[in-house]
Amino acid sequence: MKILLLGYGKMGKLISELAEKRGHEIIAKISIENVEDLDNLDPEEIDVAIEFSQPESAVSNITWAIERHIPVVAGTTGWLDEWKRVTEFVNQKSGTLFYASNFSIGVNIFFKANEYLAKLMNDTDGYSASIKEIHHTAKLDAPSGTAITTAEGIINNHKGYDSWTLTQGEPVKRNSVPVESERVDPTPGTHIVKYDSPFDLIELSHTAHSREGFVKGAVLVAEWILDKKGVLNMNDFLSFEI
Ligand SMILES: NC(=O)c1ccc[n+]([C@@H]2O[C@H](COP(=O)([O-])OP(=O)(O)OC[C@H]3O[C@@H](n4cnc5c(N)ncnc54)[C@H](O)[C@@H]3O)[C@@H](O)[C@H]2O)c1
Ligand SMILES: O=C(O)C1=N[C@H](C(=O)O)CCC1
Repeated sequence: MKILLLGYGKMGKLISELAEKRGHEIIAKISIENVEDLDNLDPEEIDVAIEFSQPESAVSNITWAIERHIPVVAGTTGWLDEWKRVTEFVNQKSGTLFYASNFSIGVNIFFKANEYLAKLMNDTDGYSASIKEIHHTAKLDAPSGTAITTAEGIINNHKGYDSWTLTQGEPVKRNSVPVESERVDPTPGTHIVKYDSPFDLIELSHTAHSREGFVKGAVLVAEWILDKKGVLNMNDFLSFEI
């Protein structure tokens, strides 16, 4: 498979290593220093683009590839205010976009456990939900994309919540899930869901030991989407039954 890397930072470099180990060819490695190299690429030579760049460049990178009929695996977070516009564009062009806030299989199991826990807590009085995420200090967006997906998992399964609010401890409105972000090096990614009551505390957490889980998931998805169309996510790739 011939891969274009849109973003060649911490994630792009690790994806390049694993993809080459799995026998794939990296056609180009695009970062802020060589964006103009995109003009010299032949789209016919690219099977898939893997996009791990920065919140402000994700949308232009994705639309660049979709315009050229290149399937995109997108991992950059912090651009979801543009979600509707981007996905309408993908569908209009009959393109392929796979987005995941987190490509790690472990986190996607955590997402399912979070949804199940929210359903259980739905009928239980006296507990307040909250989310905390911890990442390295170079992270540009807050809260993390993973924390947003986790909050959506609670909102969609617990009738006591209809929104989330980024907070550093100050109170939020009753129907909103408070989300706290902390930046501590070298944390690759930690997410904690809490349901606290006057009597006890229930906690569900996922701690990434390295970026390897995100990297492996992204490469496996890139191999999987080659013959797929439309806007896809980890629920299409994994089929967990609970
Ligand atoms: N979905 C997931 O599983 C997952 C996992 C880890 C990181 N991420 C996200 O992926 C993104 C990248 O993470 P990272 O740790 O590699 O960041 P990083 O800062 O190490 O790398 C970002 C790279 O993007 C490049 N870049 C900037 N503008 C660009 C442009 N216009 N076109 C192409 N490249 C450009 C930079 O030069 C840099 O090399 C972040 O948004 C992060 O939140 C997602
Ligand atoms: O390192 C990052 O940045 C990460 N970003 C994703 C997020 O925002 O959830 C996934 C975890 C690592």
